[in-house]
Amino acid sequence: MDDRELVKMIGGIIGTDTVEDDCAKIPFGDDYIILSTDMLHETTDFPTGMTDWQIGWMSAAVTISDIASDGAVPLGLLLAAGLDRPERLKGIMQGAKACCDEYGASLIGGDVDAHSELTIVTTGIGRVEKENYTGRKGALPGDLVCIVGDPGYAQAALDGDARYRDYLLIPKPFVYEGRELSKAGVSSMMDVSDGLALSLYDLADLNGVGFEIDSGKLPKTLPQDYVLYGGGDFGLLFTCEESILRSLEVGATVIGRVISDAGVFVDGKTVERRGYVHKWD
Ligand SMILES: Nc1ncnc2c1ncn2[C@@H]1O[C@H](COP(=O)(O)OP(=O)(O)O)[C@@H](O)[C@H]1O
Ligand SMILES: Cc1ncc(C[n+]2csc(CCOP(=O)(O)OP(=O)(O)O)c2C)c(N)n1
Ligand SMILES: [Mg+2]
Ligand SMILES: [Mg+2]
Ligand SMILES: [Mg+2]
Repeated sequence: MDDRELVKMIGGIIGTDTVEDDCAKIPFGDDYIILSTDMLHETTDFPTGMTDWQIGWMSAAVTISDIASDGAVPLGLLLAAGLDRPERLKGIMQGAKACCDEYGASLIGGDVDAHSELTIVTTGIGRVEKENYTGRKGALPGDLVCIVGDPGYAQAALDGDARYRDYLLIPKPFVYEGRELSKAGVSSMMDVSDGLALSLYDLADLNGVGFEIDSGKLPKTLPQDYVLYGGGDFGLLFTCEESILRSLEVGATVIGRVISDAGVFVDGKTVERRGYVHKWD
């Protein structure tokens, strides 16, 4: 059993469309209020040696990244901390505050209690004009498939490559880029927190399409296994018409094209449906 199966079950109770995006959205006049929450645990999410400041930063960044993937502006963040040791909270709050300050969000509340394993829940609120909103749905055959960011570096760092430590420990959500892409009219977008391959499958399945990826366009500085299957990166995966890409002022890499057949392929070969999932035995 993994978290995706559970999310399907949740969809059966609260509505399939409710669980189809990185964030929830509530209509509010001409805008959507955008909401997202994430839970992180020490053993599964905070690599050994990470400082409390970095733990705070990462906890804020993962939620701000979900908000960015809808093209929204992050407004506020709540942080709830289940603490194994109370003295850790100061560094955690300072790191979370630094991340919020960097991306224009206010850290405005939360909760604190005692817990055997350090557990942090961040809940973010954002805002986007309805006309500038981009969800996961909308990819059409013929659209380009593109990424912002460098998938794989966080996983390489987790496996010991010190050159990429900051990608893992201080992830940078693409808030400005998400907003610009969304305003430019890209057809679908999500962040790749669970790895590029799994995110490609999530996006393809949801849109009833497939993706043909060109290996020559994937980043070359890392083995392809890291680029496709590494998790913990917070780049953006999006699809768009070719004309939109030409007008973009955001650094994006075209990696392939949307096709009408289901599946995710690299140079015509099926990609494994594999990435970062939360599992139960
Ligand atoms: N316990 C839950 N109750 C309601 N919705 C949930 C729950 N857990 C996950 N979801 C929804 O399922 C979807 C997928 O969640 P998640 O994997 O956390 O997305 P992401 O990887 O973008 O953060 C989201 O829309 C999220 O709101
Ligand atoms: C021990 C450890 N393994 C992996 C990672 C990389 N990592 C951080 S968050 C994440 C996946 C995303 O976490 P999730 O709770 O699924 O966030 P969501 O996709 O719901 O936003 C990964 C792989 C890490 N930081 N530490
Ligand atoms: Mg997401
Ligand atoms: Mg999330
Ligand atoms: Mg998840």
